[in-house]
Amino acid sequence: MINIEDVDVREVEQELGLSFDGTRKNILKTFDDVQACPGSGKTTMVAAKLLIIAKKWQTKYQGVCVLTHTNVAKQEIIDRLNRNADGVKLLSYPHFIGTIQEFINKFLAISFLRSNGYCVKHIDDDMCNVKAWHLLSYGTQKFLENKRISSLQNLQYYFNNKELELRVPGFKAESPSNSYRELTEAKETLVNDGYYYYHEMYAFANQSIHDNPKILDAIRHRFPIVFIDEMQDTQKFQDELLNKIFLHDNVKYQRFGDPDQAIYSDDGEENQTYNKAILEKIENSHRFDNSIAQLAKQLSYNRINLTSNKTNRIVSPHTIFLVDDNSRHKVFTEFAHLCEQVVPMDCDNPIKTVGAVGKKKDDGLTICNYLDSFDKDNSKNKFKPKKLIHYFYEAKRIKVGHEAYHIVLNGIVRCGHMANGELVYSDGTKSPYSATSIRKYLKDSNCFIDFNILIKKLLDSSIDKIKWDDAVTRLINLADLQVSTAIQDFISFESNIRLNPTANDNGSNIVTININGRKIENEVATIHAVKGETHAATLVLETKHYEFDMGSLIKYILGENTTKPTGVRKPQFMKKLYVAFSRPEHLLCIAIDKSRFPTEHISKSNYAGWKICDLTT
Ligand SMILES: Nc1ncnc2c1ncn2[C@@H]1O[C@H](COP(=O)(O)OP(=O)(O)OP(=O)(O)O)[C@@H](O)[C@H]1O
Repeated sequence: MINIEDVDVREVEQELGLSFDGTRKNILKTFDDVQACPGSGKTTMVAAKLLIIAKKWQTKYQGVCVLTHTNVAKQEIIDRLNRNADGVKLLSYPHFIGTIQEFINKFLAISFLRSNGYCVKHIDDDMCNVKAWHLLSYGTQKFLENKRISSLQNLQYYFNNKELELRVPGFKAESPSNSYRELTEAKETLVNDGYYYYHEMYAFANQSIHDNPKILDAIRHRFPIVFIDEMQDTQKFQDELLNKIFLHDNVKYQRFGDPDQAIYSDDGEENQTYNKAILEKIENSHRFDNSIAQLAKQLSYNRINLTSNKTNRIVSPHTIFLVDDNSRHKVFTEFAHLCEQVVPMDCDNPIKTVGAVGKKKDDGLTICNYLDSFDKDNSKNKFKPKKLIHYFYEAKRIKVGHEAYHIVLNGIVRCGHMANGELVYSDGTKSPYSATSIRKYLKDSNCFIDFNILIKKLLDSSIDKIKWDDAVTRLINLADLQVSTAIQDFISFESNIRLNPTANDNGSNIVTININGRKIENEVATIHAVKGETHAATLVLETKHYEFDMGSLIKYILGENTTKPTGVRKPQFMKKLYVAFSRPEHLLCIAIDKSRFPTEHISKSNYAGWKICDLTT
C-alpha cells in the first residue's frame, strides 16, 4: 500500500508552486475525513495527493477511485491531473474519476441490468419523462393532470425490503384501472427500450449487492484508495450505498467537503455520516483576505471562524447596493466601475454575478429581474437551451469552427433523444443518437457534405423564420428524424433578440461594460452553477424562494445576529449565500432591495465592513 512521506509532500509543493501548512500536510499523509472552509484548498489537496499517488502507483489491475458530486468538479480534477505527466496516468484504467452517479451506474447498476437481460441505452430523467408521457392516452394524461401530476419523474423502481418496487404516480397501491395499466406498460416500454431514471440506478445497485454480496469484495479489491470531493452535497441514499461499498478495512476512504456549503440536498435528505460529524475544521482560506473572510463568516451555518492569512487591502471596497424595481438594472454598471478599480489587470479569474433563483417568475424576484435576458440553461457549465435554434445562436457567438460545429451537433443529438429516435445504418444496424453516431450515419448515407453545408449556411448568415423553417426540416431529415409532436416546439423558430437595455449582452448571460477603456466582462449565473469556483469579483443578487433570501438574513449579513438559524428556509438561504459570498478573491458586492434594508443604516456610507451605496436615488 502507498505511504505518503514528507519528502513526497515537498516534491509536490515544488511542482505546484505552493506550500502546505502542518494541518494540510497531515491531510496529505493520512486518510481521515476532512471538513474545511471555502477556498481552503480541498480540491487542490485532492489533486496534490493524486499526483503523489500517481508517481508511486505500481499495481496494474488495481486503481484509485475519485468521486465527485458534479461533472464540473470532476472536470476540475481531470484538468489538474492533465497538466502533469504523472497525473495523466490516473486518467485511464485501472483508475476511475467520475461522478458518484457514473460510478454506481458503471460498477453496479448497468452490469446488474445487463446480466438480467435488459439493455441500457439512456440514463436521463428528461428523456424518460418525455418518452413515457407520449405513451399515455389522453385519458391517463388528464387523470394525472387532475391529480396535479404533470411529470412521470416518480415512475421509478425503488429498493425496498430487499426487493425492487415500482412506484406508479397517481396510485398508492396496485389498481385494476386503465390508467394504472397504461403507466406500468409505459414503464415496461422504457425498460425494454433501455431508458432509465438516474435515481433508480441506485435501486438496481442495491439489488445487485443484495443478490451478489461478493461484488463488494471485487470493487474493494479494484479500488483500495477512494476519495470523495464535495462530500457535503452527497445525499443520504448515496452516502448509505457508498458506505456499504467503501467503509471497510481494505479500503482507504477519504472524504473532503464543507458542511456549511451543502446546497444540493433541497429535494432529498442530506447525508448523515459526514455533514453531521463533528470534525476539527480548517478555517483559514487561501482564496480571499480577511476583509472578505469577515463578511462571508457571518453566513457560516456552523458559525466557523473564517479567516485568511492574506494581507488586507487598505480600504475595503466591498459594497451593498440598495436597489428597487426601477434601479435594479443599474447594479451591473456600478459593479463594473468597482471591478475596474479593484480587480488587477492580470487576474485570470472571472468576474461573476450570481443569484439563487434563475428561472423567471411573474410574482417573484429572480436573476431575470436584474438582467431580463438571463437564461439559466444558457450557462457555460450547463448549456441546455429550450430550442434547437439557440444552439445555432450560441455557435455563431463563439465563432471557433470546430467548437461551434460541436454545439450544433449536440443540439441535433438532443433532438434525436427527444424524438426517441434511433439511427438506422444502411446495413440495418441501429444506434442511439450521439455526436459520433450521427457523423457515422451521415457518412454512411452520403449526406455528410449536405449536412455540413446546411449548417455552415445557417451559421454564416442571419436567421429569419422563413430561412429557419426551411432549413430545420431538411436538417432533421438528413439526421434521420421527422417533425413530430415530441420535437415540434424544440425545433420551432425563436428570434435572438435580447431585451436588457442596460447591458451589452452577447446572448450568453455575459454582461460586458466598458469602463475607462477596460472591458469588464461579467458572467451571470446561478449560485449552484458556481460552486467550487474562484472569482476575481462576485456580485450577489437578492432573490426570492417563498421568502427573500437576503432580506430574511440581513441581520446576519450585517453581523447583528450571530446565532445559528433554525427552521427550514433560513439555513438553506444561509448555505447558498455563503457559497456565493466566498467565491471572490478581490471584491464582494451584494444587491438588496432598499425596503428590506434596516432604515437606520440607509444613510450611512460604511457599516459592518461594507460600503453602502443607494442606487434608488
Ligand atoms: N496551499 C495553498 N497555497 C496557496 N494557495 C492555495 C493553496 N491551496 C489552494 N490555493 C488556492 O486557493 C484557491 C482555492 O483553492 P481550492 O479551489 O482548492 O479550494 P476549495 O477548498 O476546494 O474551495 P471551495 O470550498 O470553494 O470549493 C485557489 O485559487 C488555489 O489555487
